[in-house]
Amino acid sequence: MALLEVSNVSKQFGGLAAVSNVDFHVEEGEIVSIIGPNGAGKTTIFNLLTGVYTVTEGKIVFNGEEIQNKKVQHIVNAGIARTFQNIRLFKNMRTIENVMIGFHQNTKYNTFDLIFRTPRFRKYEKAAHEKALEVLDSLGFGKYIHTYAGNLPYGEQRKLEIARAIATGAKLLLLDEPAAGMNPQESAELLEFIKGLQAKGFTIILIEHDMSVVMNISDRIYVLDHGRMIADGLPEEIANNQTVIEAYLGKSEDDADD
Ligand SMILES: Nc1ncnc2c1ncn2[C@@H]1O[C@H](COP(=O)(O)OP(=O)(O)OP(=O)(O)O)[C@@H](O)[C@H]1O
Repeated sequence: MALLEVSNVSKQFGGLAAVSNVDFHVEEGEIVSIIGPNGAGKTTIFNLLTGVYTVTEGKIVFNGEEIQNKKVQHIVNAGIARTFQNIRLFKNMRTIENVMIGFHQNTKYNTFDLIFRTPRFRKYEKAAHEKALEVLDSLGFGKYIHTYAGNLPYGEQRKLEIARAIATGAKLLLLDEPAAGMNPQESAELLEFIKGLQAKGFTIILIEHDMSVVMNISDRIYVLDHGRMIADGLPEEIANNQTVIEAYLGKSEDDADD
């Protein structure tokens, strides 16, 4: 059984069908990209997978469990974490503190423990610190551990967001345009970084406009256009798919009406 199985999922916003009858699956250990022109419905799919939006119709099964319309925290606990198109780090906090926040998503102390810094809180804090160090070390952040997130080079900030997602304990990572705003060297480094995550056993779904990243990293690609899945296949198949090329180049007004 696939790690993630999305069946006949639709999302309607009033009269707008942002996503229509979409089917796709992701096997454990794969890097799968979802591409498509602006407004195709890619981010909406991430929002459906992470419980930010409820589905209008359809089923999402992760690790054998139906997760459509479950709460965000339930889905994090189940093992799905994401990053966002715009960087959402705590820039006035250090690298390690940003990652510790990822661990705190799963901690079990309450507000009382937090305010009075009870032994239970201190125990969790210590464990989170140790685990954050482990994650950062394994991802090559060694020299940046105590750097303020806002002072990190841009490419490292993007990677730190991914590290924080990993810290939630996720096995499926949803990366929303991680290469946005990167120069070619930063994109190339990110590509290696993401391949390294795959080698560590993570499963990854990528939304990305940078085709050099998509074509070099993806095991398989799905293509969305106007909320519908119009193609799927290996990178070389997608690069030569006429329907995909047309969707990207845009049709003339006359064609678009039919
Ligand atoms: N909360 C919402 N309310 C109403 N419409 C929405 C909402 N979220 C998304 N949409 C609409 O759904 C459609 C798909 O948007 P979505 O952001 O998923 O596209 P996308 O493929 O991620 O685009 P981009 O590549 O530009 O980020 C768009 O027409 C968008 O305006």
